[in-house]
Amino acid sequence: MINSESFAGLGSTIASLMFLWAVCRQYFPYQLENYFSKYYTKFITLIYPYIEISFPEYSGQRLKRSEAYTAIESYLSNTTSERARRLKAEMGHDSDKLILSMAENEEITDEFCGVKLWWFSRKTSSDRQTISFYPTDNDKRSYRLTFHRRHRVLINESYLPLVIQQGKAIAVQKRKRKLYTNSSSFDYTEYRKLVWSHVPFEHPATFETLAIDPQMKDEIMQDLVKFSKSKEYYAKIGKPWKRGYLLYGPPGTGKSTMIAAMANLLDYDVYDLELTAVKDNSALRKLLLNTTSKSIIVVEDIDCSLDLSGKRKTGGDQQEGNKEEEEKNKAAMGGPPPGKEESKVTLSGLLNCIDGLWSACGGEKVIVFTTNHIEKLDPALIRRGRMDKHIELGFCKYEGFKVLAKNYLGVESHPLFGSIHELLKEKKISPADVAENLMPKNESEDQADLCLQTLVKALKECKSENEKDEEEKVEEEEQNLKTNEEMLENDGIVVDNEGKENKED
Ligand SMILES: Nc1ncnc2c1ncn2[C@@H]1O[C@H](COP(=O)(O)OP(=O)(O)OP(=O)(O)O)[C@@H](O)[C@H]1O
Ligand SMILES: [Mg+2]
Repeated sequence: MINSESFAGLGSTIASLMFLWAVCRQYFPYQLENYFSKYYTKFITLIYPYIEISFPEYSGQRLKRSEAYTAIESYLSNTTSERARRLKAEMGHDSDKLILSMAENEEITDEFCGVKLWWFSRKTSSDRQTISFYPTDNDKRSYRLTFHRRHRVLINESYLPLVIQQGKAIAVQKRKRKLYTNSSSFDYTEYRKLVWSHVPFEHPATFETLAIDPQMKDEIMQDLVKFSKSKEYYAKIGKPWKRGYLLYGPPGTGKSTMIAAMANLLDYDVYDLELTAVKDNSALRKLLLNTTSKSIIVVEDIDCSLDLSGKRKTGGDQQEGNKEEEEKNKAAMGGPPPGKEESKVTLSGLLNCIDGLWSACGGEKVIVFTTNHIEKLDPALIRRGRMDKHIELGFCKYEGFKVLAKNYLGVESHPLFGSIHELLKEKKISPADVAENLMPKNESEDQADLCLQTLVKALKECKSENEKDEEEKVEEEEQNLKTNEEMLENDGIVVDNEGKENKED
C-alpha cells in the first residue's frame, strides 16, 4: 500500500521534472522541441493508459452552447450531490428545495458496467491579459471524462449515449422555466458570451384567466397545442418547426398577458427580445441562435423598435425635436443614454432571422410580435409564413367582463350585470381598466357590490365607440397638420396664422 509520504515524494518529483521541462524548453531550438514533444507524448501514453474526452461548453465558433455539455451538466447534477465534495447550490423549481451541482474544478467518479470513470468540471481562464472593470467571459468551461483505454468501445458506444439521453430527460424533468432578456443596464453585454440573462418565469396568467372572446380563446389554444405536437408534420412538409403570432390592439387589452398564458399553456421558456439593445444583425442572429427549443421569442411593440424603411427609428432623417425627446424617453426607460451608439438592426436582418436559413436552428419555437398599431407595420414583416396568425385583442366585451368578474370578485351573476352588459355594448374600455375597477380596494365584505358600482360609474364616464372614433379622427388630423407644418418649416416656408405660406429669405 502506498502511504501518504511516498505520495508526497512522487508528487514533488513530478513537480520538479515539470519545472525542469518548462525551463529547458525555453532554450530548445524549436525543431528539437517538436522532437522531444513527440517522444514525451509517447512516453506519457505508455505510463498513463487513460483516455480523456473533453466536452467544451461552446462549440461551433462559440455561437451556440453545446448540447452535449448541457446534457452532461444535467446528468452529473443528479449524481453530484452524493459524490462531489464541492458543490454549487441553486434554488429549485418549487423554491423550497435546493438543487446541488458540481462546483468548478471538481472531480467525481462514476461507474458503468463495473468500469470506473472520472468526470472533471474544468474552468480555464484565457491567457490573454485584459484589464476590465467588468466581469469578463474569458473563462472556458468544459467537462473532461477520463477512463482506461481498454474500455474505449464500451464508453463510446454505450456509456456516452446513455449519459446524453439521461441528461436530456433529467433536464426536461427538472426544467425551471425561464424568462430571458437581452437588454442589460450595463454596457458590457457585447463582451459576454452568455448573451441572454434570465430570471425564473413566474407569470401566473393562464388562458382561463384571460378575458377574451371564448371562441377565439379556444381557437388559439387548439392552434398552440396542435403546433407543439406537430414535429413530424413540419418535417414532412419541409418547414422549420416554428409559428409566428402577431398580437395587436390598443394598450391594456391583454397582449403581454396572452404571451404569458401561451408560455404557461405550452410549458415554454420566454425570450423577451429588446431589439433596441441589439447592436446589429449579426448580434441578433447570435441571440436567436442561442435560444433553446420549446420557447417563445417575443418582440414587444415591434412598431417602436423598427423603422419601416428598414432603418432604425433614430436615423438621420428624423426631426431634431422628436429625436431629442425620444432619446430622453429612452434614457428614462433604461435604454442607451443620449448620444450612445444606436442599434443597427435592419428590417431585412430581422426578416432573415425569422424565416431565413438560420431560423430552422433549434426548432419548436413560437415567435410573437405585439403592436398597438398594426397599420404601421411593413407587410413583409407580417405576411403569412412569418406571422402565421394575426390576433386582434380589442376592448372589453361582456364575455370578457364575466371572466374578469369571476377572477377578481368570484361572482358569476349580479343584479348589476345587466346594466354593465348594456354599457359595454357602446362604451370602449380596455380589459385593464375593467380589471382595475374590479380590484377590491379594502377588506370589507361587500366588495363585489362596491367594485361593480365603481365599474358602472367608470363606464358611464367612459367615451362611447362613436365619440372615441370621432376623437381619434380629430387627433389624426391634428397630427397630420403638425407634420405638414414641420415639413414646410424645414423647407424654409413659414405658415402664418391664417394658413398662408411665406417663403423665408
Ligand atoms: N384580456 C385580458 N384578460 C385578463 N386581464 C387583462 C386582459 N387585458 C388586460 N388585462 C390586465 O391588464 C393588465 C395590462 O395588460 P397587458 O399588459 O397584457 O396589456 P397589453 O395589451 O400588453 O398593453 P400594452 O399594449 O400597453 O403593452 C394586466 O395586468 C392584466 O391583468
Ligand atoms: Mg404589453
